[in-house]
Amino acid sequence: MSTYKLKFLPHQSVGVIAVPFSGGQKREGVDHGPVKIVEFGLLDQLKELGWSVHFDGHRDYTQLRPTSDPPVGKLLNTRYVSAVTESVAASVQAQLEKGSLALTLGGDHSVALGTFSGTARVYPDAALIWIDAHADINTPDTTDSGNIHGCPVSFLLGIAGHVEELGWVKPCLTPDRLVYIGLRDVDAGEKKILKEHGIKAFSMHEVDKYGINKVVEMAINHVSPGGSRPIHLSFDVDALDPSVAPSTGTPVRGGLTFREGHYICEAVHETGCLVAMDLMEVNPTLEDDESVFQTVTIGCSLVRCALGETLL
Ligand SMILES: NC(=[NH2+])NCCC[C@H](N)C(=O)O
Ligand SMILES: [Mn+2]
Ligand SMILES: [Mn+2]
Repeated sequence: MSTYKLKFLPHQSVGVIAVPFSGGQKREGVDHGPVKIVEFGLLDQLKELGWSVHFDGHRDYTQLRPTSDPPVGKLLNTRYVSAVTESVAASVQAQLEKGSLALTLGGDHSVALGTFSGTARVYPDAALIWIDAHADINTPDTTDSGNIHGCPVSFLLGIAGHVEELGWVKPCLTPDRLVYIGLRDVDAGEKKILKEHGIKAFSMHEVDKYGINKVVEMAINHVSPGGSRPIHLSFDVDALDPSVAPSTGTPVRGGLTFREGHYICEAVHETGCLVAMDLMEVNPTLEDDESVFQTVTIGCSLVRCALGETLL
């Protein structure tokens, strides 16, 4: 059944890091994502695929919440986000150092500050494939919302400017190692940043124009030509159309279909280069039970596809 072939990893083992955190944005409930995904049986599903699964359990990150966390410029919950993501970076690093693949279940997308930083400590030349309706590349200056889940990429690139409270985040990504798929709700300031830095981005327009297979091929060739770089896949479930993944905090219509989402994960698996994956922004408190079921189910199947499940 399993088609394991991951060339940077010595054995078929995955470390699962659950991050029940919602401080990167204002809607409650996204912190319940990991519990639901694990309850739904993802860990057993991965075992069935032939993976040995290491899971530390659901850590209580609320212990890291500072008593006072006033806005830093426009940024909200800065110290809280900083403490949680610094801890996540260490967890991801530890899994990768053991030779395991690091799978992080969010939580909002600010958590990727931690996940990719952790990946870059072990694989300094890692590529980042960001699947999202949003670019999440606002800087403290360009953000309208003050939500840090809209900013992680600018910090990873080192273009956010200095924010003392997030001082632990070191620039660890370069524009040539970053690629987006699925964009359709990009702020004006973000569009400018993407252009200025020559960042490769395939919006839904390109998905319509070229088809998902061509887009994924171009994306992978851009960041990991010939399978030369390890890949970190950061999947925001809102990249998918709200008709297939409704339970998420910032849904945007006109998104990836069920198959397009899975195709991306299957193709990334086929590279053999995957070392880390994030599944972010599943909010099981939004919409009705059927919507939650759909969203959690699709989250699990995306992860399985990235970890080698095939249709035949
Ligand atoms: N991870 C996400 N869902 N991000 C949504 C970001 C929306 C908007 N661009 C902002 O900066 O607030
Ligand atoms: Mn998003
Ligand atoms: Mn996102």
